[in-house]
Formats: sequence, C-alpha cells, structure tokens
Amino acid sequence: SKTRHFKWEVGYIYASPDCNEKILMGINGQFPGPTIRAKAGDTIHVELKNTLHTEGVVIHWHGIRQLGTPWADGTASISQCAIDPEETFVYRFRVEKAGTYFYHGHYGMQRAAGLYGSLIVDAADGEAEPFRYDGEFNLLLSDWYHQSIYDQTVGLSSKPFRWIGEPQVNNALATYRRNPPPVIRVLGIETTKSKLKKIVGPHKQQAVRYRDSPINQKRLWGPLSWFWLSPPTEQLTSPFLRQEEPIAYRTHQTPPASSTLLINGRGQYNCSLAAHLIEGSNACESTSKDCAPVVLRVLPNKTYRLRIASTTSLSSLNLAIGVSKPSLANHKMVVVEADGNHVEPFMVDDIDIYSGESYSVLLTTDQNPSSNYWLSIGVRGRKPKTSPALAIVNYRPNSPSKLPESSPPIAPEWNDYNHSKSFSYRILARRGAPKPPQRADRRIVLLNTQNKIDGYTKWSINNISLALPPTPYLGSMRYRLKNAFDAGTPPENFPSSYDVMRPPTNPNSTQSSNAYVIRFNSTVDVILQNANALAVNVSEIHPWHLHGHDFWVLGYGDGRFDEKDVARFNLKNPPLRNTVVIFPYGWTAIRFVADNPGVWAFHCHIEPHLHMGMGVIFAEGVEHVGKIPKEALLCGMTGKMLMDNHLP
Ligand SMILES: O=C1O[C@H]([C@@H](O)CO)C(O)=C1O
Repeated sequence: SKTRHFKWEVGYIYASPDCNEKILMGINGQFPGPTIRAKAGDTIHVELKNTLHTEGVVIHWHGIRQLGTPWADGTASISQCAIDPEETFVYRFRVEKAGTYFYHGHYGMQRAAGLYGSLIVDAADGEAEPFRYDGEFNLLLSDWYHQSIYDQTVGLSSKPFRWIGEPQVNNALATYRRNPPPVIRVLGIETTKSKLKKIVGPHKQQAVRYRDSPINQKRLWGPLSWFWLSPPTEQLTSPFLRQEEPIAYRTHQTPPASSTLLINGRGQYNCSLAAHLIEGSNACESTSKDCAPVVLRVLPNKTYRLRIASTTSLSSLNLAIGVSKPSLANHKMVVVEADGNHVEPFMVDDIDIYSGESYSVLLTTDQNPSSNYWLSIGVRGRKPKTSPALAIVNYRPNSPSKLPESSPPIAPEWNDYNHSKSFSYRILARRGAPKPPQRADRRIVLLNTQNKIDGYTKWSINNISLALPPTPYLGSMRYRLKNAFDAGTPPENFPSSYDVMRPPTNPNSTQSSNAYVIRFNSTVDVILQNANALAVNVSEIHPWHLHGHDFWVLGYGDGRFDEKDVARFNLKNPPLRNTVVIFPYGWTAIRFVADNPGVWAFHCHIEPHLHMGMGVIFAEGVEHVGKIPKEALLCGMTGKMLMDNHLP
C-alpha cells in the first residue's frame, strides 16, 4: 500500500455550474474538487491550505472510518478546530475498504457552497470486487442555490424564519409565488418580443400590466419561451396561436422551473436539454462549458459500473436511464454497492438516492445502439420546483450531440413513498458480509421533531436542538476539560404520551451541546423515530449519517416504534451503511459497535437541518485516542491550554 499526497487550496472561485455565474468554493481552482483515487489500505495525505481569507474551513471524508485518526474526521467543533485563513492542516488517514466515497466541507453550510468532491477506493492489489465490468463512470450529484450560503444561514436563524426553498428559488420568483398568476407557456419555439405581442394580441393590456411585475423584463421578453398573463386565463384561444402550429401551449399554475440539480457540478438553470420533447420546458441556450451536459460515452453490449453519490444540500433524488418511449425506463440497473459495502445484487428500473448516500450500479448497454439515451435525475420526497437534471448516455459511434428521440424516463411521483420504501427494503448485505452482534447492550431512541426556540425554527432530537460548543469535543474530552460543553446525558427516549402523527402540542425545545457517552466496544441500537413537523400533515424524509462507523440497518416501520417491532429486526443479512433514511411518520432501526475511539457526529445530512440543530454527538473510548495533532486544538479551551503549555 502507498501514501498518496495531495496539496490543496480551498478558495472562492467564479464558476457557472448551471450557466449562471456565481462564486463558489473550489479546490485548486476546480469545482467539484479533485477526485481522489486510491487503493484499499492506502494512506491519504492531504495538505489543505485555507485560502478563503476571512473564514475557517474543514473537510470531512464521508464514509471513511478514521480508525485511529479521529482528529482527521474533518468536523468543526467536534473533531478539530476550523483551519484559520492562510493556515494549513494535514489530513492523514487510511482508506480501509474499496468503495465509492466523497468528501465535503463540514463547517457551517460550506458543503452547499460547493465544497465537495469524489473519493474512490479501488480493491487492493491482488484483490477484486465480486462483480465484473468493462468500464466505469463517476457521478457526483448535488443541488445548487443561487443564494449565497451566508444569505441562507442568516435566513435560517432569523425571525421570521426564512427557508432556503427548494433548490435555487430566486427572489423574484419567491415574490411571484406568493401571488402566482396563471402561467401560459409557449413551447417548442423561441418566442421573440414581436411574436409574443402578436400572440398576446387581444390580451395586450394584461401583458403590459405584467411588465411591472417582480419578474425581470429579460425573463418576460427574452429569448426564453415564457410569458405570463393575468387575470386567470384557462387557455389562450387566440387565432394567432392556431396559425403558429405546431406550437403546443397550456396554462400552468406553477411558476417557472427554479432549481438546479447538478451532475458532476454541471446543470442547466430553468431550462431543459429535452425542451423539444417535454411540454412546458424551455430550451437551454448557454454555450458555457461549465454547464455543458455530462456525456457518458459507452459501447453497445458492455457492462459499466456507475458510481453514484449524493452530496445534495436538501434534495432526495431518483435516477433512471432510458427514454419514456417505447418502454418506460429501458435500461435496467443492478445495484451492487451501497456506501462502500457490497449488497446482494438486485435489479431495478430506477434508484432513489438521499444526501450522504452512495451506490454502485451495473448498467448493461443492451438497448438499440442507433440511439442515445437520457440519464435523468428527479426530486423525491419534496414537491419539486424543478425539471429533471439530464446527462446523455452516448452509444458510440453516435454523435454525443444526437439527442434521444423521446423524452426522459418518467420519474415516480415525488410523494410516491411506497416506491421509495420498496427500493430501500430491497437493499440487503451480500452473502458473506459481516453479520451484526445478535443483541445490543443499549438502545437509544431518537425522536426527530421540528420545534421553536424563542420563536426561532429548529429541529430537535428528544427535544434537544444541537448547539456546537467553542472547543471541539475530541480535545476537551480527551483532556477532560471541565465546562467545555453542556453537562449531563441527553435522554435515551421520549415520553410515551408524545403523538408522532400530529404537530407538537408544545413546540418549544431547548438547545444543548451535551453528548451521548458510549461504553467502548459495546453494541448500540438506535431507533430513529420520525414525527409530524410543525405544520399539520407534514412529515419529511431525513437521511441520517453516522461518522466513524458503518451500521447495520435492522429494519424500518411506519408509525411509532413499538417493543414488538424488535422481533422483526433483520439479524440475518442487514446491510452495512453509513447513511440511512427515515421515511415520513416512520422509524428506522440501526445497530453499531462502538469500537472506534473518538467523538462522532450522527446527524441529518440535509445541510440546513443540521444547521438548525438536527444531530447528536456520540463519544466512545476517548481515553484510547492517541496524540491529537496540536493544529486540531488551537481554538477554545484547548487553544488556551496550549498557550499555557498545559497540554501533555
Ligand atoms: O426545515 C424546514 O423548514 C421548512 C418548513 O418546515 C418551514 O418553512 C422545510 O420545508 C424544512 O424542511
């Protein structure tokens, strides 16, 4: 095995990930950051210089256990002090297991600023993974907002609360959405100002009125095929329209597409590559190569491994490959890996992927080779304001610019939770994978609720919203510093009178930095219990990610977890993972062995939710932690002790 050296600088750069220029966090001028490729058993050595100038930074290596190097986990306030501007920190750790991983910022909402990249671990020399393929592609999925992360975080901690919205809703649209006029869209051709006037003809006055709306003029009169009329118009039956056949048109109650999903850092804002095939879409016009569609160049009748990871800020995603006609999703995929663990192979038409998860699927290029196909990514679990992100599967020797002849595969409805559940339930450990201990030493039940604290909107776990302390836990626990974080053990359960199906009767909760201390080498079950959020009839998906461990997913259920559900736990072939979802109003049970000395975050991987307190801290075997590099301890109480020469 080798040591692989990298020298990185994190800094803001200009980029146009969705054809709109913004600033984002790049590494060595790149977005997404460089891909790390290593072999199982290798040591990764990243010398990270912070060139953000005015704020700290850390990088978390998602899915890497950090056995023996807990200070390299890259979690600000937990495993290390944030790296100051112009300072350098060395992340040095081993990658033990082949698989598809990624890395990302873990300080404030820096992940959502674009601070992420892929980390791919191949099998060690002389070893092989238990499946074969002819080639591979790496797809790192994310969502992208036009609002800066500073704008987003201030909104989340303001009264009244300002939600970040579905990906990239701009302000004009947000204003517009409060009072949406019916929308009429002219499709399939570029609408010019003169054409628009002609079409509008008899409704001219209404259109003129609309010019004073918050929507900018460019959008109204620009080359995009959009315009609005008010008051409500069911269908525009102007004779001009009929003349213009084959223009399709219809009325909408929804505003324009407002989100950008990115594939390998590239997407198209408010337009679709498949506009000519999808009613209601705008054609993309940009020629910027930052946002050119991703093309997967394949040969017919081969098998490819697609490595798919999601580092979205908010969105849950669905991925399918094909075209909508003649059959629905005409490339099957065989799932073989989840979060760096082999799963019992199973075949699907589409996969769901939540933030923090990764999969490998095998794709066989067995369709008509004279066509190219769509790889389509849609939103799950939250009502999308977005059209799907598209990449092109290019069967060679076709031209990569030959667009598929029919529209992308039709994604399941965003709220078809049965579809999502049936996918999750099919993920099982591959034969021969490590089995869980047959019983646990401790069970912690974590109730997930949306709350209010002094009028601020928060998320809480057993009525405690996580507030990180100024001194990272790893240092303060290792050196037994007093009063570095809130004392006392957080609750192991929640009151039996709590009704998970209804909004909280008393939504008030408290903030704390207290931590769960877990006996070293003990086996712990965690039941993640979902509940109704603040609004009636709302319960959301939350993907929970555990640092420092893989865990077995023992089971899922609807409603409130009950003691009798224990009998249904899968102890035979539960999958090992590092991220798992709770479905609306449901529970998920996991088991892990606390065999990794350190302090580890366990949290919802939705970036704004973590920011709103949706996480807990697990500490185990901290007395076995080796010598923490001083550079990880330079802040808070450990920083002061270093200055006074009081740390060993
Ligand atoms: O944390 C969240 O806040 C909003 C909403 O509940 C309040 O605006 C939302 O959809 C979340 O997921």
